Amino acid sequence: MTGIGFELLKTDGRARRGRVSTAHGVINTPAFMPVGTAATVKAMTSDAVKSTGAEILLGNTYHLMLRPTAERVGQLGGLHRFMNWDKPILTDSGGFQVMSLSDLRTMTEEGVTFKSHLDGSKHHLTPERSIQIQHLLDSNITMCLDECTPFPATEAQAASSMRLSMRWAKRSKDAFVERPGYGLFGIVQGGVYADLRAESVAALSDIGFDGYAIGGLAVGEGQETMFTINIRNARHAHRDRPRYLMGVGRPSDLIGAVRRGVDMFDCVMPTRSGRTGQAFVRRGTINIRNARHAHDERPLDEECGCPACRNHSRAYLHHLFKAGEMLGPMLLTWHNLHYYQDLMAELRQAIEDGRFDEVAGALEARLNEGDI
Ligand SMILES: CNc1nc2cc3c(=O)[nH]c(N)nc3c(CCc3ccccc3)c2[nH]1
Ligand SMILES: [Zn+2]
Repeated sequence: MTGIGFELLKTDGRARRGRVSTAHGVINTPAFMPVGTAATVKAMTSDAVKSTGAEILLGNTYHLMLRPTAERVGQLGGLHRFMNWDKPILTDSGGFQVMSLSDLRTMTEEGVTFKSHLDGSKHHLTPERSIQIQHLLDSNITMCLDECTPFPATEAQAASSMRLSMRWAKRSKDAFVERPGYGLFGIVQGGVYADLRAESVAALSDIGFDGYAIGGLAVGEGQETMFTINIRNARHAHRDRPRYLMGVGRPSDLIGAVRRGVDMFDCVMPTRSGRTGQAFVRRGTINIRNARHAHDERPLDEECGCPACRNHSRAYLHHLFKAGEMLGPMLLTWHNLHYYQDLMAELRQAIEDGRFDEVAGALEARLNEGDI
C-alpha cells in the first residue's frame, strides 16, 4: 500500500509510541491534532500553531465545500498553500458536520442532501463527492464518508447505520486516488454495541485502509462508555496501522485513551473553550473571567512556556476578556494548544522511557488538585 507509513517505535502496556509519515512530513504519535475548520485554526496564525508543537492540523470538507468551495481551494493549489501550512493535513469527510450543523437534510443509500447553514443553498454529499473534495483540498489523510450514529441509538438503529457506513466506506475506497504520502482512513461505527463494533472493524479490515478511526463516540456517551468501546476497538483494529479516536477530548480523556492504545486525537475544546476564557492547565481548568483572577499576578501555569504564560499575568488576561479585547481569545487559544502539545510530548516520552503508568498517574492526580 503506497499510502502513508506507520512505524510502531515502542509500546508500554497498551500505550503506543509511533510515527506516521506523509508527503508533508512526519507525525509523532500519540498526537493531538488542532481543528482548523474553515482553513484556519481560529485566532492562530500558521506560525503560531507550529510554535505550539503541532505537527498536523485538521480541515473540514463540510465548511470548505460551502465556502470558498473545494474547486476554488484546488484551483489555488490546495489547502496547504491556501492557508500557508506546509505540514500534514487531515480532513473530515463531512457527514458528522452535516448532521450537527445543517438543517433540512435527507439521508439515502446514495448520500446526504442538505441545506447550507450559511445561505440555505442545497448540497449533495456522496462518498464519491466527499473523496473528490478531499482530493481537491490535497488532504494527506482523507476520511471515508460515514454516518456518525446518533447517541443514544437502539441496537437495530446502530446496526443499520453502521452497515450503511460500511457500504459507504467501500465506495470511498473505490473513489480514493492512491498516491505515495497520502492515505485513506476507515471509520469504525456500531454505537455502544460490542458485536456491531467488531463487525465494523472486520468489514473495514476486509476493505483495507491506511488507518482506522473510532467514530460514533464523544457524542454524549460519557468517558467510561467511551473508554470501554475504545478498548474493544483498539484491540481488534490493526496493530500496524494508526488508530484515531475522533472528537476526543479533555486532558483526562487523552491520557486514558493513550493508555488504551490510541495514536491520534482531535478536539475543539482547547480552541473553542479558549475563546470563551477557559484555560486548561496542569492542575485542572481556570475560567479567567472569574473575579478572583482580577488581581492575580501569577501566570496561568508556572510550568508553561507559551507566550501567555511567559509574558502575562492572570490579571492581564482577565482584563482582556472583561474588555472584550481580541488578544484575550488569541492568548488563551495559544496557551491551550501549547499545553495540549506539551501533554502529548510528555506521554510520548513516558512510553519511550517505559514509565507510562507512573507518569500518567501523576498527571491525572494533578488534574484533580482542585482550586487553582
Ligand atoms: C466532538 N465529538 C466528535 N465525535 C465525532 C464522531 C465522528 C464520526 O463518527 N465520524 C466522523 N466522520 N467525524 C466525527 C467527528 C468529527 C471529527 C473532526 C472534526 C473536525 C475536523 C476533523 C475531524 C466527531 N467529533
Ligand atoms: Zn501557557
